[in-house]
Amino acid sequence: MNIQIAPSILSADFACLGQEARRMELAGADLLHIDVMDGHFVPNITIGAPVVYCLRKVTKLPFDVHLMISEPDRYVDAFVDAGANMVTVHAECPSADEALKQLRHRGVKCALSVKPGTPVDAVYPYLDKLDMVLVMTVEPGFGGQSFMTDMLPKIRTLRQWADQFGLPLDIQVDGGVDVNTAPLAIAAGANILVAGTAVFYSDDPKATIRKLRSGRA
Ligand SMILES: O=C(CO)[C@@H](O)[C@H](O)COP(=O)(O)O
Ligand SMILES: [Fe+2]
Repeated sequence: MNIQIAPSILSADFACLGQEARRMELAGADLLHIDVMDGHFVPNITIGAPVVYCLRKVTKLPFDVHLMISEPDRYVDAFVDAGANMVTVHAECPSADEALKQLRHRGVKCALSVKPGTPVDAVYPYLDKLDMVLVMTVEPGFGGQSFMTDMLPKIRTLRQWADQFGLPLDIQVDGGVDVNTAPLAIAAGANILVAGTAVFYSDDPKATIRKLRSGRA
């Protein structure tokens, strides 16, 4: 399976985000994961569409926007206009369905995410309409937390459903991914790994990205 690595800019130096994005591009990242938090869906606040718009000018990396906001339907257009290539909304949000419809209408890749406490069954009705499912392996809100291995069965179930129905579904894992936990996620069936701390704080991000992609500890 082709494994893609998406460094999460939540762990970047926000004083020089443009340089940080370029640093990840040069290190061989496949995507740039952009965590958007509203202080309501999660207890943290990060960035909005204007920052995405500015970043779009400095890197060619596809933007993988992870919306941790309570009303994603209100902001989908702004993030697509700003340059998002794929957008993830949370299954726990009442307007997730509407946001997915808007994303499909705009022609960008769309994904649903489940928090650790949300059963993976929540995404089942949407499977054939999704490009990706994001399995959170930490409680969303902050970087630098430990990978929850009890989320691995969700990844296995998703891969089994994708195989069973012949769906070209990407399975992304986010939270606590490092060189030790990446092989577990890949073995379970994940093919896109988000990594914040592990890549941004690495002395050699290029080597770390290569190692994460290899699936070997
Ligand atoms: O969405 C989130 C956190 O809510 C993530 O994307 C984190 O930013 C990942 O950071 P690490 O756990 O890899 O440090
Ligand atoms: Fe994220």
